Amino acid sequence: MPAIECRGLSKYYGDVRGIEDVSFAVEDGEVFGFLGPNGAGKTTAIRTLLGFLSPTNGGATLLGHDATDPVESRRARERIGYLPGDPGLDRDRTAGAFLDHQAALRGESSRDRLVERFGLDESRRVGDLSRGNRQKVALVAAFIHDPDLLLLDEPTSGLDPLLQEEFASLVRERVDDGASVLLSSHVLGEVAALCDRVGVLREGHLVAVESVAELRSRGGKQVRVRVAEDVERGDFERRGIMNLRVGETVSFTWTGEYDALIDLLSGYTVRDLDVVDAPLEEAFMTFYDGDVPGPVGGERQRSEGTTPAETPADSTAASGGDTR
Ligand SMILES: Nc1ncnc2c1ncn2[C@@H]1O[C@H](COP(=O)(O)OP(=O)(O)OP(=O)(O)O)[C@@H](O)[C@H]1O
Repeated sequence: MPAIECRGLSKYYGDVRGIEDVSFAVEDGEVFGFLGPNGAGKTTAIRTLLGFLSPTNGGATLLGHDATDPVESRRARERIGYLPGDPGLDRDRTAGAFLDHQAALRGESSRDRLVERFGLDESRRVGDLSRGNRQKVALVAAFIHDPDLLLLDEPTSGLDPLLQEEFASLVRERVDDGASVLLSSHVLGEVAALCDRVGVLREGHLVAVESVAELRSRGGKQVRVRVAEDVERGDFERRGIMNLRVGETVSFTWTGEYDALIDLLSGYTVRDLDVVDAPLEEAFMTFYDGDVPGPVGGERQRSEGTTPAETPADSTAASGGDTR
């Protein structure tokens, strides 16, 4: 049984499309990443799966429970850890009081361990914490009861690189213990480092589901190189190179193998070299240019003009204030 099975899920906010006809599965023990630029529908998908938003169409199961049934959904959430994109913690409460509340709902088998690991001072008022420290509180809350499934919306936003590493280790440990994870990000590198497979969202549609290896080769690397020799544009115009700019430095997006790049540069005296993941936006423009492709793995189910019945869950979502 997959940890998450999502079938033709659509969520419209009135006439505004959040997600449309999204179908995918997160297998048991898998780390699945939702990748997409701002407004692509990542948060909408996660909140609809969790039952905080009522779907316009389609359905989903979480840990075998029907996500569209309020009772079933609540039962599933007892075994789920959720990190909201905007945790919206009550600033007047202490971190400890917030964790007490979470613990009362779901248990706290890992609380002490996590508080120590993240160096959290539970006596501090949430409002007095830095953004990164508030994110730590929210992370501890998500993992506090050793959940079987984690839904994490932009989990590393606000965390410094050391804490990002700590977070990545935490995810891997949970997965080693049998948990499954769905996380969202707009940072290609982060998703590539943590996830087994990635679902690419664009304008509310799931336009691709790929292994990280496939995605990596699509996204490419952004290369900036300064060489001692004079460079002609034609020297670099070849297969695997895009967005070429030739000036004092040569920059381009490289979508080939590293060996071929090294071969190419070995003809020069390299003074400076910078190779980083191509920005996601660029990868999108390059690979998903033009019309939005059809949905992955599902049939269109929404009839035009359908508008959702807004529920109390929707108003909670709009406030962004829940921390379940
Ligand atoms: N409460 C809401 N009311 C109306 N429209 C909304 C609401 N929440 C989201 N949307 C719209 O739904 C679409 C998807 O937004 P969503 O927040 O799910 O994207 P996202 O990928 O999570 O973006 P981000 O990375 O900025 O958080 C956007 O067009 C957004 O404007």
